[in-house]
Amino acid sequence: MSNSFTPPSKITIASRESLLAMWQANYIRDRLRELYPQSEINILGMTTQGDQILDISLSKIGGKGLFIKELEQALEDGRADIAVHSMKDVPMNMPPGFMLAAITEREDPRDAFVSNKYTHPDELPAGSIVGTSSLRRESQLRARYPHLQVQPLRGNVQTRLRKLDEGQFAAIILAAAGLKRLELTYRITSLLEPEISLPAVGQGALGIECRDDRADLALLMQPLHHAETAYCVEAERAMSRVLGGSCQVPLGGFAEITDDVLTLRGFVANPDGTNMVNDELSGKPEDGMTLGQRLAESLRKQGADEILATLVQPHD
Ligand SMILES: NCc1[nH]cc(CCC(=O)O)c1CC(=O)O
Repeated sequence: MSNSFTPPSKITIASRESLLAMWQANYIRDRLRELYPQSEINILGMTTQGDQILDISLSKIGGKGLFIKELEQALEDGRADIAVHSMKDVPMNMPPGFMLAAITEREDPRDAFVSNKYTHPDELPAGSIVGTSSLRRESQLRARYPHLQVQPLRGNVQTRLRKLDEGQFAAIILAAAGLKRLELTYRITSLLEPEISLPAVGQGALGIECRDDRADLALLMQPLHHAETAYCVEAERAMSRVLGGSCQVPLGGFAEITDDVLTLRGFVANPDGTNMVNDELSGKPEDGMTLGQRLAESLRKQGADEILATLVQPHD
């Protein structure tokens, strides 16, 4: 495959400027440099609206798209060729004109419990304040630990850790993947198994986006594509898409492949965790998308629609 086309002399990667986004872009850059040593590969750092508006919860300001629009603008006008995203931040429907060229192998998909005082959420005394702005994390915490208080926590990974260290929170919940990438593994107090905190759709996987008229780039990115991860993420995204998933919806979805069987688990809840529907389905990895759609339909039959209808709908 690698000799059926000539790699371009230059590839520019658009990335947000947060440390985590830059780590991710650097990682893809290094892998591309290994694959295509003749090409010059650079990163174009950009600040997005999502990075600028830090005082309002993400679920109130329009969600995921905010982190990627500026990057897509750079792809559109040719300042960059590809954009690297956390799959968790990629909207369920790709905007017209763009596609995902590759999905990379998943890093640890679990949520991490981070505290300077307690080793596990089971140990938190009544009234303890846990920081997270994710409705998914909040609903699961409140359902299992109704005696805890959940308060919003935004900002990049370092900002969130600083707020924990300043003593505003007894604990915070972050994605293990981000901490591991930033060499902050030592900050992970405990990893939360999916039974306790079902991960976000796409958590831990990276997506490489390009314009949908750039089949050349899609071909170039194929060695970075990880089929098993892609089947899992497709299953999760299909479920979320049918349920109208976004940051405004407390929803989790997580697929794993064991012995060539894909098992997808999903839930929808109201933010206070008092109403929650959970289910799971297994099947062939190649049928991930259909499994995701079927799991969504099953959750709807069990009351997901009623829960979703009670949520404040985002502005249109
Ligand atoms: N919401 C921001 C975001 N997007 C992706 C990650 C983590 C990395 C990943 O999921 O690949 C994080 C940080 C977090 O949730 O703690």
